[in-house]
Amino acid sequence: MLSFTSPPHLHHSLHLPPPLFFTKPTCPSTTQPHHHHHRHLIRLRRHSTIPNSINPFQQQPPRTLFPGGYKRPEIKVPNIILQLTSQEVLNDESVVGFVDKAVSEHVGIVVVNGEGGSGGKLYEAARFLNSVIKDRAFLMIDERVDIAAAVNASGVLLSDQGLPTIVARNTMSDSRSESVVLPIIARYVETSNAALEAADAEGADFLILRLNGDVLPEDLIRMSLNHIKIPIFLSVDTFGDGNHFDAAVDLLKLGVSGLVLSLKDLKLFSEEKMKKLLYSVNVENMKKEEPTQISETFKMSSVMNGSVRDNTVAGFVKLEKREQELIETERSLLLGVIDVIRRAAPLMEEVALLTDAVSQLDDPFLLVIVGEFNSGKSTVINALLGKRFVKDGVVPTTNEITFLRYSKVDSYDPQHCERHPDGQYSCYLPAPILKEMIIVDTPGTNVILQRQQRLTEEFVPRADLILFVVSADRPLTESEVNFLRYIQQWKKRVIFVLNKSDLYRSSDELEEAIIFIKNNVKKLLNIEDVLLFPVSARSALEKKLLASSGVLGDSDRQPASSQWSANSFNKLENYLYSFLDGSTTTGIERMKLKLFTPVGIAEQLISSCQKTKREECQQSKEDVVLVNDIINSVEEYAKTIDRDSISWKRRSLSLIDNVQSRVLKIAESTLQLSNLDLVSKYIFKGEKSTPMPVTASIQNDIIDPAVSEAEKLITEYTRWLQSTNAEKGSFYRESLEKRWPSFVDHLNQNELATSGFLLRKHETSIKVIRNFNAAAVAKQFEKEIRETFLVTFGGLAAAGLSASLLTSVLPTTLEDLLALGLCSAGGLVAISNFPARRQRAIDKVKKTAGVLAHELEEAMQNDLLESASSLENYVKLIGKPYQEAAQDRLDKVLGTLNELSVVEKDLKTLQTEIQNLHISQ
Ligand SMILES: Nc1nc2c(ncn2[C@@H]2O[C@H](COP(=O)(O)OP(=O)(O)OP(=O)(O)O)[C@@H](O)[C@H]2O)c(=O)[nH]1
Repeated sequence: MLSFTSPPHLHHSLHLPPPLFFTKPTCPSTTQPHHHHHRHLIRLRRHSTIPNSINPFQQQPPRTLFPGGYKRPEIKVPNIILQLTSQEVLNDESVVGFVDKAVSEHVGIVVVNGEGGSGGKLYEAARFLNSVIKDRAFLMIDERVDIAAAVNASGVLLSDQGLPTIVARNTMSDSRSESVVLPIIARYVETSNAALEAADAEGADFLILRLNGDVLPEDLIRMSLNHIKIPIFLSVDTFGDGNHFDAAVDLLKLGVSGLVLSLKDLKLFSEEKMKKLLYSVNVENMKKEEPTQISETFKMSSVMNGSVRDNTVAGFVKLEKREQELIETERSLLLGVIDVIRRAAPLMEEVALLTDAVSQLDDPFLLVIVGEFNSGKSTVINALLGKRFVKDGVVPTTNEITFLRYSKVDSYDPQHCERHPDGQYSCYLPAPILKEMIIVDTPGTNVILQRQQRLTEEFVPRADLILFVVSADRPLTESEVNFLRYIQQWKKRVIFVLNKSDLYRSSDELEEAIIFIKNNVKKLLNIEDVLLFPVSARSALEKKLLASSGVLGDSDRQPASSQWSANSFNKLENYLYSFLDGSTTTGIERMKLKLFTPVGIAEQLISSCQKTKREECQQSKEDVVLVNDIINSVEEYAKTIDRDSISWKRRSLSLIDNVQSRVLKIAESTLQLSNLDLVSKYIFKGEKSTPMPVTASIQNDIIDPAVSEAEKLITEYTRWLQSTNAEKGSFYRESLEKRWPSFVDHLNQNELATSGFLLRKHETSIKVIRNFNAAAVAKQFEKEIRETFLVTFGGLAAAGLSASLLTSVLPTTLEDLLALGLCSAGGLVAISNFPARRQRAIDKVKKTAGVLAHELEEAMQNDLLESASSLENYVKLIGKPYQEAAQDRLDKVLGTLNELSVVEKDLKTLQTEIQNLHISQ
């Protein structure tokens, strides 16, 4: 059992249109939105006779690789034509086995003739042969173009008196309008003239030269061979005995393309002989190094490519072989796809669908019967099987997916069922139809039990062909419509069965229902041709049961309605049987559908993976951008903190300014002549005296408190720096952690190493303050004052000067000067120097303050820059793993996307190959 979390929604997840991304970073985008595909596909189907479900992406793929849209049949020469009569085929059961073996060995063409018997017998024999031969050899019908067309044979063999070649060709072509392989028209001839005429004028594909009598007219043969460019086969009465074998070898050596053998003749030719025959000719021909009998139509391959020995299957390019090769290619490709998907999306459970489909690539075709509860699925299946196997027979239940497989009648246990661990059943039944296809019975949909519906839905992708059973009493219910929509998501081929048609009272009613269903399905699936078979499965089954029990001898005794139902069921069966025959168009279609099933699943899975991966890619790109943005934004931060620091600087500068102006004020008021009284006792006593009160007051009252205030301010400032850093740092860390929590764990170790950056103290500015020596400054100041006075009054006997007198008369400097000028002319010069000295002292104060202010400001800036760069380093360090992880994730997702697009491309190539399966390469 495949387990899905919610299978009915499966298609939602798979079919959403690709998301609209931001425009900046560009992850690879979807080339085409998915929801258009179905429409595409269906339109193509409508136009092309070759179903185009294989490659929905290609707009209008060529019908074939060949320009004309047709392919000529290919045949290897030399070859053996087996001639059979309808009687042999129908009356002798052993013939089947013999033909089966013959076509898998040396026989490339089988001709069947009616021997003047009824056309019906010939038809029956031909149909039978067709199903045995499949595409391993060409089946040709003797004379009867109509029958050849009816059984979809490869061609006809016309007698001298038969239809003109061109008429036969046209008739065959018309009837095989769906086939891309041209019909083969061959002609019997008995004379060289007839041979020439048939080859040149009529355009036959090959000739059979019919010879009577014991003597082989070598001249005739040589003549024909020289002039005729199409293959010539020889038909001689008896070849079987030893003499004739040698004669046959000689003929082939002459250049004849092959021999026509009857059943009897062929039986006489041992395997050994046959090999020798064909091989000797090959060797002979290779020696000649020129292809004999190669014509426009017939390409010689075995002669060119090697001996018969390593190519035991003489005959034609085998479709089945080609199919086998494709299966192998497909298998290895899909295993790769599974691997890619598993790595890309480990959680995608649907991959089980693909693994199942791949593991069953070799299995026969899966015909899946679906329908609502009680629509008659079981009855339809039983009618197909010809016996009541399902439900009331051996098969116990349809509550599970049940595979009905073939088992030989004579096998040990012809009818038995096995239950697989996943809940699915396999039942082995001896019903002929199962030889070629596995019929899968599914639980009815629209039942109360959701589980059953899901089982069926889950199985839909696995189907090669779906038989949708609709019941006449409720044609196309809403839930059926929904289910159909779901089927359509998987691009499945669906054929419809309108069961219980016997319930309609008149053919008008039936017709009405058919039209109703067809119209609705057309609209729903957007297709032109809806294949719908109205049947009565019950009466078809009853009739088969009666027939097999032998009770029913004469079909005329049947009521008319029953006759109708049998016929209509026949049509369905014929359609299905045509799938068995690889040489028919439907047969080729069967192979294609079969090969396409896993490809379709893979496609869906890949596109769903791509969708999520593209989103992830987008996300990763955004992450990369974002993490870089975050980290780079730290530089921005330096600017803001710079701005914020201005007020700190302003405060410290104004502090200095304040001190300066206070000191200046004191200096100004001290440095006045009128203060001479006050200061003289300090000044003239020399430097060793006690400090002047004024300097003491400057140091104690102004500078010291200012310094401690500055210290406090700067401490606060550095603390502020530190805490803003810590705050910012953790802000960055948190925003990274919050955005990408998955990285946090492995980053913790880093934390220790990095946090040092944040804890670092920045002390340049505090050092400036601490180095500021208030006492020295005060002392310097006092010295200035002293010198100012000394220089002014220096050598004068200042004692004579009545300072108090001066003071009382002259309060200002200017007055001082005037007064001094008046009082003592001798002292004038000196006194006139006083203001300059005073100015010098003041300037010194200013300078000291200015230097300090400048130093402090620089130190503060330095601390700030250091702090900002610590933060920057911190953020870059903690951001680095995020950056790396985001980049790593992006690289990975881009890698995955790349892988996906590689397998997607490979799948497309494979699809084209499947599409061209019928064209040998
Ligand atoms: N009139 C008529 N009745 C039919 C026909 N085919 C089936 N039935 C009846 O329809 C009923 C359901 O048939 P089943 O074959 O069991 O249907 P089913 O779809 O397998 O049913 P579930 O397995 O329960 O989903 C039975 O009573 C059949 O006899 C038919 O062609 N005509």
